[in-house]
Amino acid sequence: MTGRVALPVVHRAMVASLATNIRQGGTSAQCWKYDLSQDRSLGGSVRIGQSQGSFLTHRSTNLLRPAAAAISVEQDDVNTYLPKGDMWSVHKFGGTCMGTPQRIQSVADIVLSDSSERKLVIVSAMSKVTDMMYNLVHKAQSRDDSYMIALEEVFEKHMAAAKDLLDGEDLASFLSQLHSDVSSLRAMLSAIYIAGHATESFSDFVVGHGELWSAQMLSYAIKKSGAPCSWMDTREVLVVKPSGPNQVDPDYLESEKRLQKWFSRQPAEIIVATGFIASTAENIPTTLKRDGSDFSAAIIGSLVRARQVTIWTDVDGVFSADPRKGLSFSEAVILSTLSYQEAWEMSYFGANVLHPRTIIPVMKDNIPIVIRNMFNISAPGTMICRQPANDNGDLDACVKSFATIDNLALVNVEGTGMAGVPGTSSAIFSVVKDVGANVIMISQASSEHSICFAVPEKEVAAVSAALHVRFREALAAGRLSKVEVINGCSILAVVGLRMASTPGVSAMLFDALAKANINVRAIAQGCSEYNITVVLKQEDCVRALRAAHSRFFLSKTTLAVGIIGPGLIGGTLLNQLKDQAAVLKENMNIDLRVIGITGSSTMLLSDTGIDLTQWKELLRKEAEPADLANFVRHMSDNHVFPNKVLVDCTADTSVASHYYDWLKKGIHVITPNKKANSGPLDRYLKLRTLQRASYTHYFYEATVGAGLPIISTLRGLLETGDKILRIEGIFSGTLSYIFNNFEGTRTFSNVVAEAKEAGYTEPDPRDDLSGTDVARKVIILARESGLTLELSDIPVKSLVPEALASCSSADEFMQKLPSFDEDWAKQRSEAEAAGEVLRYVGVVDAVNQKGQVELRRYKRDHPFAQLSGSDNIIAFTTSRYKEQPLIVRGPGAGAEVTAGGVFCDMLRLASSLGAPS
Ligand SMILES: NC(=O)C1=CN([C@@H]2O[C@H](COP(=O)(O)OP(=O)(O)OC[C@H]3O[C@@H](n4cnc5c(N)ncnc54)[C@H](O)[C@@H]3O)[C@@H](O)[C@H]2O)C=CC1
Ligand SMILES: N[C@@H](CC=O)C(=O)O
Ligand code: NA
Repeated sequence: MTGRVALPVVHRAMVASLATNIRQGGTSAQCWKYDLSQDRSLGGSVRIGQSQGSFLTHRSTNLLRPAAAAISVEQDDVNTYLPKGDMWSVHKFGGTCMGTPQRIQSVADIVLSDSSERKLVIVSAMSKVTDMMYNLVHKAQSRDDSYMIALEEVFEKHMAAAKDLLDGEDLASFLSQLHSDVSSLRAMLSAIYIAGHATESFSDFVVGHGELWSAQMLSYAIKKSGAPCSWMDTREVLVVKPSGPNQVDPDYLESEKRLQKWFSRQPAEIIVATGFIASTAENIPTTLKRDGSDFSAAIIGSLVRARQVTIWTDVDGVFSADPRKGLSFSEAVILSTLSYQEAWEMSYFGANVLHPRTIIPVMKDNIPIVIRNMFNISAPGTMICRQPANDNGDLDACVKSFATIDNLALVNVEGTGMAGVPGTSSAIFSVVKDVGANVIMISQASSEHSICFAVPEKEVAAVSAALHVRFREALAAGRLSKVEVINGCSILAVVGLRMASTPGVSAMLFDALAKANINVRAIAQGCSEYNITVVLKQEDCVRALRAAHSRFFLSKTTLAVGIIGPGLIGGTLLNQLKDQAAVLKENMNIDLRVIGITGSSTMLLSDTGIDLTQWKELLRKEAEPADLANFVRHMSDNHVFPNKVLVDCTADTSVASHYYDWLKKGIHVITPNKKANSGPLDRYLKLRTLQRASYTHYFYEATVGAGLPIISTLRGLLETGDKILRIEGIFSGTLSYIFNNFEGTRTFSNVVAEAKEAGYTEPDPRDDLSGTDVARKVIILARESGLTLELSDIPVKSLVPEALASCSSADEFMQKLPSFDEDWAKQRSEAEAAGEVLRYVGVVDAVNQKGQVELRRYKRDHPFAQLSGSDNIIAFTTSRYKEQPLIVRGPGAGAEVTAGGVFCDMLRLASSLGAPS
């Protein structure tokens, strides 16, 4: 048979001559260029010329027809006209992507932004339309005449969408087609109504209109931008044959022939094709059944040997575990790559990947499938391909996903008589088969003394009864000791290529389960290397999933953080964490998740991380009554995160008294609260002994000099063998501020109020003025240096007037303080008269094993007289720093610097846990 085709087999000479003709004739200014180098298909592809020089001005393949019209070829040669290979990219947009006219326009924009030479776009019907169409059929065959109204709704929906999206001639021709299709449907539905029955092909014919309309609308929307685009009714192209209940197989040969024929008539660069629908070899309309449009995309991708098939959807890609089954969306991870087999394995477990059937057509040609989110174009999506590029053999990369199956029962058949007796397992499983139960996993130890297998719980009674009947004699004779049923089981399956052949993977899995205190009832690992399955108690399943998932998918330096005391320092810390979290994650692989915040009256808990942009609001609105024991339990019961830290930002002695227990539970502790380290010596020593014997960390840099590196400097000196002789300085930001500013005519009480306002004071400023806060710091440094002093060993000069020591509140104290201003003014003038200033200092005298805190007068040129603001100055005199002390100076109080010091401790912790430095 002879036919006319657009793009015959040509060679370079022909192209050159065609091009010359056009140039010379200057006719339609169209040309095409033959590019053998690009061709990987049937002996040569035709590439439509890019605009090149003066004579190549149009890329529309439709315009090639006149040039090609003179060439006739045999129809059998038709397969040489469809270019195949890398120039094609295939996109598939599901119903949600096509849900509204705006979305259809976005789809058009995405297609247009793909720079591939040729694009094949498969679309589903607009969202809900397929259901509406099935409903029409259902109503008609049930003789419910409201099908007419329902058909009208379908019509209205598409008319409204088209009016929004299109205009002019495009709109007119779409609407005229829509009108005519709806009239045909009306006739068809009326026939179904009369017959009270719809054949499968009638029903498929009706339902497929959703795709016909959405494809046409998208094609017009793309054409609006001037791009050459045709739409394809895939019933003319895709040929399938039934292969089982609700299942069809593509006829690749016939489909390819038809596609080539179609293409020879309409060789557009962009083709919008209907997903889901197809026809039989006898041209009867049918559908590709479940997940039909994905299947269409994969088949068509294979027919054109596409570079890639992109499935556009509304999620960022394939999740490492189903976020609806135990994990939250923030826990589940989007996988960047998956092998075909992994995707296959995952879909068995109900993961929202592709139906296994969808993978087969592309798998044979190694065409990658990429799942992407059309509502988040910046997300790269998940690529499913033969050998993922990042599969470099490290332990974490071996595991791709986790899945669970609930409502199972284990059957355990046990006995010494089973060993070495051929046919035992065959007998067991033929019994299971006879009762029609589905075996989900099997495990048999090599000693052959027991075989266990999992079946759905609802089938286990029948299985057990049948096994008892079948093995009655063996049980009676003792060859079998028991047929046992363990109800309430779940499966946790771990999927990953090469997992089973990489040492250490199962160790990591079982270690994670052990740490979460989960008992594993049975294990199965096939040789397929894709799956390790463990059976556990159903009630443990979610915990197991989270523990195992976090072990493989979280950064090793993920820290679950509990903040106690969201006051000035705690609150500032939370804000700093909020601002810096993303940077830490990106640059240092440190993932900080605040999973709890507790104040004295309310607490806020989260399993996976509180949204820090609104922690204050959440703490106000969604909090529960504070309960420190529950708060700590929430931390220790969390099995998602491998490392946990409690940050005590209170000034509370009772909170500090729990550090020992927390460290014992394996929870790290960080604090600016001085109470633990300056409290009773025996408790302090016990705490430090525990800390040093365990790998649980305790950091408290901000207890002295706020964010200044005081504790770390001292530790550095001590740990490198230096000997501390004396530590002396101004340790109180509040008192430093007060005496730096208590000058001229200013009153003492005013300056104290300013220090409080600036956030330098303790919650009760009397702790500062009494010298207790400085004494605590002296004790902390003394103990750090190896001295065994109690707070009561430090003589302190209190600045709190005796009469105010018993005030019931800090407010009352502040109100009464002005009555002592005159006394202070007097002390100041005396010092001034001597050319001196007042400074409140602390001393650790390591040589004489004592500490001291007092108000001293210094000459105006003394370094301690040179300070400003809330400056602390700390001088370390040591064996190495004997002539000149090592001095640290800077603001030693205030919200930002103190919270910064606490934050620094958190990073110190992360670094101890292995974060990059
Ligand atoms: N303000 C500063 O410049 C510095 C402060 N620090 C220390 O930081 C800690 C916090 O100080 P600020 O934030 O200024 O005090 P703050 O009074 O503003 O905040 C403390 C918070 O802890 C809460 N809280 C008290 N007892 C609690 C309990 N049992 N459970 C839960 N929450 C409780 C309070 O309600 C308040 O929200 C103190 O230990 C202080 O010594 C350390 C260095 C410098
Ligand atoms: N109130 C303290 C805060 C730091 O510890 C001070 O004033 O230094
Ligand atoms: Na410090």
